[in-house]
Parts: sequence; structure tokens; C-alpha cells
Amino acid sequence: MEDMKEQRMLDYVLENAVRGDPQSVVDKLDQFCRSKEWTMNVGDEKGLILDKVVIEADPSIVLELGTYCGYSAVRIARLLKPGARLLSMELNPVHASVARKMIEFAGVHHMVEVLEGSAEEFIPKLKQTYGVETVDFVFIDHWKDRYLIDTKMLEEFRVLREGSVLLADNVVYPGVPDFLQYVRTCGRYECTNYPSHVQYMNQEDALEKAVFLGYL
Ligand SMILES: Oc1cc(-c2ccc(F)cc2)cc2nccnc12
Ligand SMILES: [Mg+2]
Repeated sequence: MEDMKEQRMLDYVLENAVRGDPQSVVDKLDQFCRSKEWTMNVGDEKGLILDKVVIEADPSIVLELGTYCGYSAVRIARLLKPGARLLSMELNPVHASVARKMIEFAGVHHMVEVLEGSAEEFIPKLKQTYGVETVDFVFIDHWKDRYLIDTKMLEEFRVLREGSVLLADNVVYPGVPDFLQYVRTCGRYECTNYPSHVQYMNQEDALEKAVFLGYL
């Protein structure tokens, strides 16, 4: 079966974390990645920055582009207020399946929905299919060649509102220069860079926060 590593990571959580305790799921995922096999979860160091930005935004509707195995979906959902919702998009069916089990085990499945497919497919449907007027927070963590296209799509379909917070992973490594240049120069975002490191490694990386200023 392909993606065995992700299945081993899920099994490790099911065997070692506490069902219904999202913090224990996050901790065991980090422990797996530090002690057994590296995977591309956003990780604990960048995760603390993600936590701070989510808490500050206190969002009701969160969009995530790139679920992978559900690490950041669980990490974000554990901070959301009752009634808040997270819609997470994942193209890879094996990853989506692992993520759904991870999210259910963590006990945050009542506020997280994994949409299996591309952001390009789902962004146009958010309003009429998912009852989403606008989103308060977007965590962008999928393929680097999709960051800019999907951000422009969020604007085009009026999914953002004044004050919507975009937070993008990997803006240094692997790097998303076209996205960075756009949000920093187009005039519609207030940007902040948060230097950090690639998850579980010493290689430099960073998160970029881009607050939408409106369709000016
Ligand atoms: O956070 C990430 C890290 C990496 C990555 C790959 C290889 C390395 F050597 C270092 C880092 C890839 C990613 N792809 C999609 C979403 N997030 C990613
Ligand atoms: Mg990433």
C-alpha cells in the first residue's frame, strides 16, 4: 500500500495518544516525527506560531489548504470556540483517509470537515455548498506552486473579508517566492514574517501572515 509512512504515523497515535485529547495527538505526532520518521506536519516549533496567530484571530470559519495527515487541523481545532468550523482540503485520497481517522480520534471531527479534492475545485463551491459567506482564517500549507493561484481564487470568489488572516507555511523552504511577492506588493495585504525552521530540522523556514485589507 502506498504512503505506508502515514499509516505508521496514524497507528503510532492510535496506540500512544489519548482518544478525545487533541493535545495528546499533537504531542504524539511530534514525538513520532522526532524519534521515528520525518513527515511534513507543520511541527511543534512553527506550530507554536500557528497557535498564537489562531488565538489572536479567534476565527469562526477556518479554511486549510493541505490537510496531509491532520496535524494542523487538530492543532487549530483544539483552539477554536464552540460552534467554530474548519474546512480542510486535501488532494491525496490516502492522506485524506488518514487525516479523517486522526481527526476523529482526537475528538475534533464535529468541527472539522476534510474535503477530498483540490482547492481549485472547492473554493468556487464554498458559498452555495458549504454555506460559507466569508472565511476568517486560511492556513496555506499545500503544494508550493498552488499558493498564489489559490490565493487569487479566494479573492476572485469573494471568500475573504476585510481582516481575514492568511497564514502560509514554508515561505522560506521549500519557498513560495511568487506568493510572497504578490501579498507583499499588491497593496491588499498587511504582511508579517515569522522566522522559524523546517519542522524537526535545523534548516531555516518561516511563516508569513497576510491580513486582507479589502477589495480596494
Ligand atoms: O512543511 C513542508 C515541508 C516540506 C519539506 C520537504 C522536504 C524537505 F527537505 C523539507 C521540507 C514540504 C511540504 N510540502 C507541502 C506542505 N508543507 C511542506
Ligand atoms: Mg508545510
